[in-house]
Amino acid sequence: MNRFKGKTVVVTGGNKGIGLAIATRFAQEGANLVIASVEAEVEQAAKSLAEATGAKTAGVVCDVTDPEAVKALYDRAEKAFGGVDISVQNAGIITIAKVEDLTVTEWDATMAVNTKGAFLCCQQAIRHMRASGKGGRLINIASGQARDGFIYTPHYAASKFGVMGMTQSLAKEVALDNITVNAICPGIIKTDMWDYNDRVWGKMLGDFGPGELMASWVENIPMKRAGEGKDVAGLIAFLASDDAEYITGQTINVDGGLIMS
Ligand SMILES: NC(=O)C1=CN([C@@H]2O[C@H](COP(=O)(O)OP(=O)(O)OC[C@H]3O[C@@H](n4cnc5c(N)ncnc54)[C@H](O)[C@@H]3O)[C@@H](O)[C@H]2O)C=CC1
Ligand SMILES: Cc1ncc2c(c1O)C(=O)OC2
Repeated sequence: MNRFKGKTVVVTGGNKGIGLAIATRFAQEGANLVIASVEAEVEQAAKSLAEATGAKTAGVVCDVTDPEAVKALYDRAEKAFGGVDISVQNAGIITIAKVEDLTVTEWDATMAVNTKGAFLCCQQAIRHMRASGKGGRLINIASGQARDGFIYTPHYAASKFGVMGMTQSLAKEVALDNITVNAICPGIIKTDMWDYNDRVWGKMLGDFGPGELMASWVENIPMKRAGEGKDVAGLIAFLASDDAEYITGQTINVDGGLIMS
């Protein structure tokens, strides 16, 4: 399929994990990609993506918690490719802590990246989409934890419930601008974040060796397998496509059946 020929897509956290899988899918379908990350490796990741897919790409170092940096990111997309058609708010962080150990710093950082960061990106994307008059698509990466908070992650669950509420509010405001705003909830997806969690959570919970904690979670998934980036990318591409024109303000799970509400 070549659904996104000539479209420009911004993906935050696009240098690895779920974000890279999303960026790759759009690049394979003809889009121009701007991938952004707080990690300097994003520039090399953009080059590799261009080589692998033949797409035009730009890699931008950007901390999504910084309003000026986010503004510069979207201005860069406009300058490089003439506009922003699709913006995927994917950058996110997670830590785990028992309630009495959770620090204010940890709380604030999680809310800053996952919730405020997603908002700042939506705000700038909307500014460009309104100015162009062409409308666009915003897709926010929430989490199964926007439906059902897991143990030891109250800050993360709050940040992702926040993303869902923000999605609904913005969807109402921009509906007549021909902009849709949706969120998705990945379940357990194999990425670096997953490895990190496996190590840290496994250690913290005591009873698990490497791989065992996640294996125990996977047991709860009706399909009995963790997801992969491409499982998420397929849903994102659909929501960004013409077929999803009449879908807005929704939050959709992609998790092998883990959460059914
Ligand atoms: N891996 C999983 O099982 C699940 C992940 N998610 C969500 O999916 C999204 C992507 O997660 P993964 O690919 O697993 O994580 P990852 O850790 O592999 O990648 C996260 C990306 O976000 C970027 N990032 C972090 N802080 C940033 C900041 N301040 N500014 C700009 N970029 C920043 C990182 O540089 C990296 O590119 C996150 O929002 C996460 O909460 C949701 C449900 C499940
Ligand atoms: C890395 C990781 N592992 C498990 C889960 C998440 C996550 O980000 C999440 O958002 O909900 C469950």
